[in-house]
Amino acid sequence: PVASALEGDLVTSADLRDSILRHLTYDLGKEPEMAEIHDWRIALSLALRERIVDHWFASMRTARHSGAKRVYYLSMEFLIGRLLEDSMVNLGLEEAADRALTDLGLNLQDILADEPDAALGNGGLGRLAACFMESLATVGCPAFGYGIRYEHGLFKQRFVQGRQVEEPEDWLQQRPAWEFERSDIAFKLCFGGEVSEDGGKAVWHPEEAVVAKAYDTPIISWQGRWANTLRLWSARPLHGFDLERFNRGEFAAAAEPEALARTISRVLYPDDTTEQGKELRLKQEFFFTAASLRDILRRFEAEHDNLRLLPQKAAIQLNDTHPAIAGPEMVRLLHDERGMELDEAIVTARACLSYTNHTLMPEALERWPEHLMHRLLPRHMQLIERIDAAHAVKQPTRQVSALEHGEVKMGELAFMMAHKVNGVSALHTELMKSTVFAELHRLHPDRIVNQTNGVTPRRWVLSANRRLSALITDTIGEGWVDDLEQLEQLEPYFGDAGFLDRYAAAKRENKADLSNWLATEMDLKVDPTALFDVQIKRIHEYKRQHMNLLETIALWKEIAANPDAGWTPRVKIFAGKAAPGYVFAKEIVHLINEVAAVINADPVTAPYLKVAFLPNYNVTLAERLIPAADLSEQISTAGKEASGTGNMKFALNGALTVGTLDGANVEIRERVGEENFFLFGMTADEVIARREVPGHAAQAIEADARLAGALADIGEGRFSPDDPGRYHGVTGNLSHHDYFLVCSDFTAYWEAQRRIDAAFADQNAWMRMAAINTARSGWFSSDRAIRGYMADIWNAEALEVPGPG
Ligand SMILES: CCc1ccc([C@H](C)CC(=O)N[C@@H]2O[C@H](CO)[C@@H](O)[C@H](O)[C@H]2O)cc1
Repeated sequence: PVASALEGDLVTSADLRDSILRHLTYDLGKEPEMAEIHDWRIALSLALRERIVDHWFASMRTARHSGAKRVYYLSMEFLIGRLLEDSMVNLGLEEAADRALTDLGLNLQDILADEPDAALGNGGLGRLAACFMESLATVGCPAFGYGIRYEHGLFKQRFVQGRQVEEPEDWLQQRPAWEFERSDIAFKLCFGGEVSEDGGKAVWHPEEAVVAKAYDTPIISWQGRWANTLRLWSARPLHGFDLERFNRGEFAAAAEPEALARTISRVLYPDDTTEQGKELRLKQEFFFTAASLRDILRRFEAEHDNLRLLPQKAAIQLNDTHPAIAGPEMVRLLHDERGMELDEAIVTARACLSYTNHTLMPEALERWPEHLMHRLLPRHMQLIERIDAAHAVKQPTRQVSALEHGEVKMGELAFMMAHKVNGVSALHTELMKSTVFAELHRLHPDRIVNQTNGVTPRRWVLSANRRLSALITDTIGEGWVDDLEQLEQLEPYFGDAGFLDRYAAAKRENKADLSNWLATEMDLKVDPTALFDVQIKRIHEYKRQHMNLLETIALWKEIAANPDAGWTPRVKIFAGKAAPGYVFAKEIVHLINEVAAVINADPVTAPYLKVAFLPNYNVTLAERLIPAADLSEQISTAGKEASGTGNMKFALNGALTVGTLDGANVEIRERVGEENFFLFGMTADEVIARREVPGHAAQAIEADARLAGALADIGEGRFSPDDPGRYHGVTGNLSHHDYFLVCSDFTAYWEAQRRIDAAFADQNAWMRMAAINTARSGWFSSDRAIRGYMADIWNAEALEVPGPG
């Protein structure tokens, strides 16, 4: 039997096999011969969860006894993906599990493939929260993640004749294996009603109530040293089923309270850049924020009786403005419910709270109509006015207010109620100071700090890229897994051919795997030695998937015109979801699919160019694509991508970046070296200037025949003969408006791509540059980012579970 020892708890594959069988039998009530794949998957998950719980309790106990400060990460989104492989790897039980399943006549890969993604997020913000939870555990920082247990996560994307179609996501269809239902942890939350004055005290008389019930998922660290809790709230009715109504035959009405209450945690809003201002969204934001603050105060008051100690015991991070109602709610809990003076309540709350901004896009900055805030949360609206007034008093000339044009600006409110505000890349943080928060920065010059994003190396290198990880561990040992900057130690080995050969082999085999998968899943035949050029992220104009597509069309035409010109074969891979209400983005999706169909059917260019748009992009698909990529497309209009995190995952996995000086691209290029990065395009300042040039798009089109040609083809319906005018919206926007400067950056982008063609032709040089990207990207670990938050924002210490001795 295969054994693995963690902290002395020897787990043999025989142990695991027995544990799997026990859970199948007694938890799932299934006989082995009757069990389906998903039964075995849940049984294995429960067997692993058993081991996680021991570490979890030990961590909780240690945190409780140490009286240490806890970190609370409040996020509307946690884009977790799958947890089975992650848990196995972090517990070091992969081999044992593989052997146990083989003994049971099962295949580990089939079991892993059966797990649905927990898609409780839209994109970057949600995935960052998931990486941060794993790193908080790995660095041993006592923490809770708080969010919503959506019944339906991010929609499933299907293509029907190339158009995006959304289908409800249903991860809870099967029993979720990792969570524990906490019926004993439930809070009554209120909405609406009015506020009366009673002896100088404000009293809120709400008219509606709902219950928030907790579901806990343990988040295990690397090597199972520590485990934290992800507590997700689910909405329940205060009063359940209305029997009287049922008996009166009003069946639907009888079920209404239940259905109405559950609406709050029913589904994730699929927008990731445009706030819809929907009442239900505000209800969701208050629901999880208020439940979390109640839970935080309950835990604090169980251990302390002096409220003034709260800022030393609780660091509450607001993941963007979505939980920003935490400011007024915390003041209400301290002042209205616990009698603290209002000013002191504001100061105490601010000392606990800190806020991360993830976007400068005006349409993404939440602004709630005052009348809606007043109707839904009348007491909070009063407190927001008090907070704003208190902020104004301290500022001689009243420049900044959280209230404007009858709206509550949640960014300003979060800033006012936070002791630290951070951006997510160096460039983004500077732009926060010079644009959206310029006034507030002038008033509070030391409040804004930078914390450049990071990604967890356990999921994004160790798990996703076994071949590369094995090579790294063989070369420098396993320390890199939780000390990623050790990757630098690889560089001395770049001299010996052996290392670079194995490095190239890992990439080659990953690409072969992906080619086979594309053949079976997409019925698309690609050349596994071609340059795998990958752009995977949410579809958005500022991310400029359409600029990539214009270059693809121009390249196709150039190859068709001169097929024997010694082209570097390319496979263009796209993946990403468009927000259902984002018409332009959905047109880009349709256009990419229609262009792909035409290009892939072209026998002349087939050996040199293939295009694939993979449906239903999610965490699991990213884990499959990133290790096989040669080129990482990070081509956003400079000043628009706050950071990016895909860029970091690609660099760590040895893909070279073609990118603008935007977000964390700037820091990636600084660390890997400008000679190992394909830079192009305008800087953020040049973008601002260029936008002032009248007719900047027409000028650029005039100056570049390839661009003009590609636009003309689209405009004439070359890719939509059934509806030639289908994309006039796209071509019209680009030719006359082009706010994201696709046309003005096109020529530089084209030239960068041709430089890349030439560079890729020299595989040894290319692989060396790729290996340098891996070796010099260790700083982009989310462990480093979390340690930055602990030191600069939370003032929190790491703990260790005391050894068995
Ligand atoms: C209100 C609708 C809404 C929902 C989500 C968001 C997110 C802030 C959008 C988002 O995911 N931003 C991304 O956050 C990443 C993590 O910091 C960054 O790396 C990306 O650059 C940023 O676009 C904005 C607006």
